[in-house]
Amino acid sequence: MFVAFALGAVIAYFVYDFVRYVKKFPPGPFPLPVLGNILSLDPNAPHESIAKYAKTYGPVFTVWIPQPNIVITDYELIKEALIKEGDNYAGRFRGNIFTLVSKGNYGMVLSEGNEWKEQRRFALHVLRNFGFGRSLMEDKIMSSTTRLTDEITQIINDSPSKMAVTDLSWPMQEAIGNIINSMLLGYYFEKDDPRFIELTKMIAQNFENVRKPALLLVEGYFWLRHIPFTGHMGLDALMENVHRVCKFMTNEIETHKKELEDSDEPTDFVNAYLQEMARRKAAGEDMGHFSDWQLLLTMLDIWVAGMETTVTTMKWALLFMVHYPEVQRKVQAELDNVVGRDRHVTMADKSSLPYTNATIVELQRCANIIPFNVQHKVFEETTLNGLVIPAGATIIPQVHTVHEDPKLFPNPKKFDPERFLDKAHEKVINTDHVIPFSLGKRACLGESLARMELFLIFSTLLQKFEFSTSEGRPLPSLKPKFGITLTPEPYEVQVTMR
Ligand code: HEM
Repeated sequence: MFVAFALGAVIAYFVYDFVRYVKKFPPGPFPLPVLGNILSLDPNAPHESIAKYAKTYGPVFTVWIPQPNIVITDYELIKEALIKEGDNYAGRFRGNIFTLVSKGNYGMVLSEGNEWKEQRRFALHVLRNFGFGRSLMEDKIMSSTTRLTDEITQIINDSPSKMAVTDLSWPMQEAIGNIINSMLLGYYFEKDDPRFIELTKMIAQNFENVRKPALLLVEGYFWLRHIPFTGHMGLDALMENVHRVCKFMTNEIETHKKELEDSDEPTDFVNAYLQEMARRKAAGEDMGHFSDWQLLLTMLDIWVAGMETTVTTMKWALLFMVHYPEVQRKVQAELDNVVGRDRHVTMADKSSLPYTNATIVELQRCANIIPFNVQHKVFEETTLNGLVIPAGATIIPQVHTVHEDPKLFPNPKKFDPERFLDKAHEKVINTDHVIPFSLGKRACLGESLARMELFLIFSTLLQKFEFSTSEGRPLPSLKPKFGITLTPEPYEVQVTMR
């Protein structure tokens, strides 16, 4: 009797304590102990479950996956949080597994505080010097784009009908990977270089690994990592890949160190970073958060964040052109008028190509590749939309929902570049609400580079080639596959020379 009473009291206390904890956060779907709301999210499209919750609970609510995440789905509220209260919302949720991998507050994407501020400022400074928005970067992008167009031309010429039906994912991956690589490490990989193949494979595997249920459980309940016969719940496989990628990056740093000449104008990121370390050391200045380990993790972050996102957007771009041939024709007509077919498209052409620009904005809105924005963290308690946001809470500024908001984009599912053109079709308008790079202090570090890549690669491909689906074949699906990004299912396009 006593035991039953004591057990009842313990359970009652546990329930009371749990409910009290849940009440600290903005209301949302009520969570189960341990599992939170995981079971009620659509496993194939959890971002769509989030959009549905917003309809029930309003633009600020908590979802437990299984830890509490406060989701903001409204543009004006995201702006209020990330810009007006930018400093407070600039923290990051790092999680147990990443803390194990990074050994602390290192890297770019998931670091925070003064260390992150110093490193981000330095990275932006270097990237600007390389010509984010200037000619050096443009040259690097065009060099890779030309290799891509040469390769596609070759595939077409090799086909007897001069009409290639092919999956362009890998050539695109190589082209975009090489842009990042030449900026980071100063060289281009040769076609099908085994090192590039292995690196992309290991990173892709780890993207898969972190989504496996065993590792999600380890993230929530870190002691589970001690269970040995399960490969430590999948951690061993993940760490093995991490070690191999780190080894590649370490070798690169060592090679750069051997070739480092302080007086040389740096031509890649690693060089610039090592020179800054050498300069500080020589001047007896504080090294701040500059170290080989910080450099390695930043290289990794830029490599991963810069490649997957841009490749995925370009895959969607070609897919949308196949689905909307009338848009493709209008872009091509504009390019023919402004650039012609005999010279390269340049950044100087950009302002004279309103239809092409509007199409790229609409592509990014409709592709909507980030199903869950990178989690932020608030440092101090605050309020948003009249709700208390506790200090230390994890925040998801849900860009995905903004891009499908019918108040901002009437008939949001329609792919319609003209929604961003004035009546005379001479000016691009109303693009403020399209925020694929997010907003505020933690907005994408590579935004300028990515915008330049998307413009130059997309317009060069459309200037030279016609993309369609081959006769008799169904159109490839526009249904996205859920992962760290939303990607199209693998598809083949028919490509001909224009
Ligand atoms: C179409 C291409 C891209 C898209 C859609 C994209 C989108 C994003 C988004 C949504 C974030 C998170 C923002 C937030 O926390 O609120 C982010 C962060 C980041 N991106 Fe990108 N990105 C792209 C390309 C690139 C490129 C080319 C680079 C390489 C330089 C890059 C490097 C980064 C880094 C380092 C961060 C972390 C910034 C920080 O936490 O301070 N991204 N990106």
